[in-house]
Amino acid sequence: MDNLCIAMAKGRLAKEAVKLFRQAGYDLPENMLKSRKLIFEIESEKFEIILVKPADVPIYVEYGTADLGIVGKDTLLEENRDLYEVLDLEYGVCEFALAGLPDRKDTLLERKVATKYPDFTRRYFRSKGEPVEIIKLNGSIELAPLTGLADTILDIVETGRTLKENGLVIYESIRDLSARLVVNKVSMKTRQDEIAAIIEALDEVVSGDDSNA
Ligand SMILES: Nc1ncnc2c1ncn2[C@@H]1O[C@H](COP(=O)(O)OP(=O)(O)OP(=O)(O)O)[C@@H](O)[C@H]1O
Ligand SMILES: O=P(O)(O)OC[C@H]1O[C@H](OP(=O)(O)OP(=O)(O)O)[C@H](O)[C@@H]1O
Repeated sequence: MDNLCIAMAKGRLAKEAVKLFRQAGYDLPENMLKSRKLIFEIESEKFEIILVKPADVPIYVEYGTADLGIVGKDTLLEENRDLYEVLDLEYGVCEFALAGLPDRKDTLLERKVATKYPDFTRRYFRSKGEPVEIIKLNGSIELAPLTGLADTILDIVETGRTLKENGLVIYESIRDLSARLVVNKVSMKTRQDEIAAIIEALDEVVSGDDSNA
C-alpha cells in the first residue's frame, strides 16, 4: 500500500506542526522548513508530508490526495469542505472578530465588511439576518476601515496588537480558532488503523498525558 500523505499548512502553523509530530515520536527531518522542498518522504514512519498553502489543505484532504491535514479552523470554516475534523491541536490560537473604528455608526443601512474570509462572513451575517456587502481582501485587512473602503472587518485577532496600533477596536468576538487535524472521509475507513495511530499519538501530546515524555 502507498504511504499515507499528510498535508501540512505552510507558514505560521508549520513550525508547531513539525514540533508536535516530533514530540509524538515521529522522525521528521531536521531542515524540513528551511529547504524549498515540498514533499518529504518519511520512510521510517511510512508517511509523506506535503507542504501546502493553508487554504489548499482542505482541498487536498477532501479530494483524498492527502489522507490527513493540519490547518487552522479559520481556513476550515471558510473552505467548508467535506472531511472529518478529528483533533483540536490547541496551538495557533486566535479568534475571529468584527472590528472597526471606535466611533462606529449604527445607522448604516448595510454594513460594508472587508475580510479574507468572504464565505464564512456571508454565512455568519446570513445566520443573523443582517444584510451586508462583503469585500474580499487578501491581507492588511485593518486598512479597510482606515481608508474608508469598509466600515467593518472580519479578521483574525491574536494579541490585538494590529488593531491597537491602527486605532481599531473589537465590536464583537465571533469564535475561538486553533489548528486542527483533519482526515479524508474515505481514508478514515480504508486506512483506519494507520490513521488512528497518528491521531492517538498526536492526541497524547496535545492532552499532555504522554507517558514517554
Ligand atoms: N495572528 C495571526 N494571524 C493570522 N493567522 C494566525 C494568527 N495566529 C494564528 N494564526 C493561524 O495561522 C494561519 C495563517 O497562517 P499564515 O499567516 O502562514 O497563512 P496566510 O497568510 O493566511 O496564508 P497565505 O500564505 O496563503 O496568505 C491562520 O489560518 C490561523 O489559523
Ligand atoms: O492580533 P494580532 O496579534 O496583531 O494578529 C492579527 C493580525 O495578524 C494577521 O495578519 P498577518 O500577519 O497574517 O498579515 P496579513 O494582514 O498580510 O494577512 C491578521 O490578519 C491580523 O492582521
